[in-house]
Amino acid sequence: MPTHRLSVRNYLGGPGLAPEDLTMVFLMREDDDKSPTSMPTRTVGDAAEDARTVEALGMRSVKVFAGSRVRDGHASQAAAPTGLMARAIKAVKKATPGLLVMTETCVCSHTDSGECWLADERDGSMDLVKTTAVLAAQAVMQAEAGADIVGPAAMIPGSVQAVRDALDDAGHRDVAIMPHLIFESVLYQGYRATMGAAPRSGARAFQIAPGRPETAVHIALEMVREGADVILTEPALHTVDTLVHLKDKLPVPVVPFSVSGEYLRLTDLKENGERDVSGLVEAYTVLKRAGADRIITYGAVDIARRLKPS
Ligand SMILES: NCc1[nH]cc(CCC(=O)O)c1CC(=O)O
Ligand SMILES: [Zn+2]
Repeated sequence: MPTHRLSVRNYLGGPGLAPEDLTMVFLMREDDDKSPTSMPTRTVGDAAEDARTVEALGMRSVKVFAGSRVRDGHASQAAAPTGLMARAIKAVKKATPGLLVMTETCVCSHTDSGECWLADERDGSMDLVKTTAVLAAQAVMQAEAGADIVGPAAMIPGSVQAVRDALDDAGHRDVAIMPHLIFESVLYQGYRATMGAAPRSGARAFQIAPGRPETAVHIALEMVREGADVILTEPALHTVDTLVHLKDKLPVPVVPFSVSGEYLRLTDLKENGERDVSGLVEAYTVLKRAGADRIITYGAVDIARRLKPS
């Protein structure tokens, strides 16, 4: 019979969270963009101070998402060296050179369709060659701006390999790749609305159906074969079984991304506008128990503040 005595519980502790387990998410917006959003966003002007806060709280990394104002059928601004993503990466690196900068590499915040792929001009079908070329260029741009780990998120077969080749050709052998392994989910709405990245077709072509976990293992293995250094899984809580399987089968770390819907549903808005993150702390302890190597979350700063004895 396991003990319930407080003295023993206090003595043992458990797989508690530590700040360095957490990666903070930065959703970027332009300085003069005042539109209300359901998810927290920040400007390039905010980025330096926010990055210093992240570092001071004991975290070692941020993951940056950024779209562009001009959106078109070619995602023509996706790899712009003066775009919001490049400016955000530079601002963080300048303020906190030791903070690891990870990015999302995808075109859905750069296309007028909100899709993660570019369409063939003649018939509107997916043009994977063109899409892959843009992803590769985008990854190189992010690396040149100072990103440490890029994150192809369209799940297009061959895109991880294409990104690896492009990075190597551009001399960025040290820049790593953490592709997103994404299940279809209703939990992305807050992100899509905030970033203006809702797919016109209503669906993401390559995301994994929740009923097909074996597909996830297969795709993750392919990603590793193509050059993935780490695998990101999302949504975090809806893929815990996959996390456990992957930890067993993959030679690379696995990092769950706790997405917008998890943040919005598992936190409580307090009267002062802050969010009570105790639900997230509970959830991430589960993830850690299940084998998560790190956890990417919008709540990282608030959680780290709670963890830090003040
Ligand atoms: N484009 C892939 C991508 N990049 C970020 C998210 C969601 C992140 C979140 O909800 O926090 C998604 C999924 C999607 O749009 O289908
Ligand atoms: Zn996308």
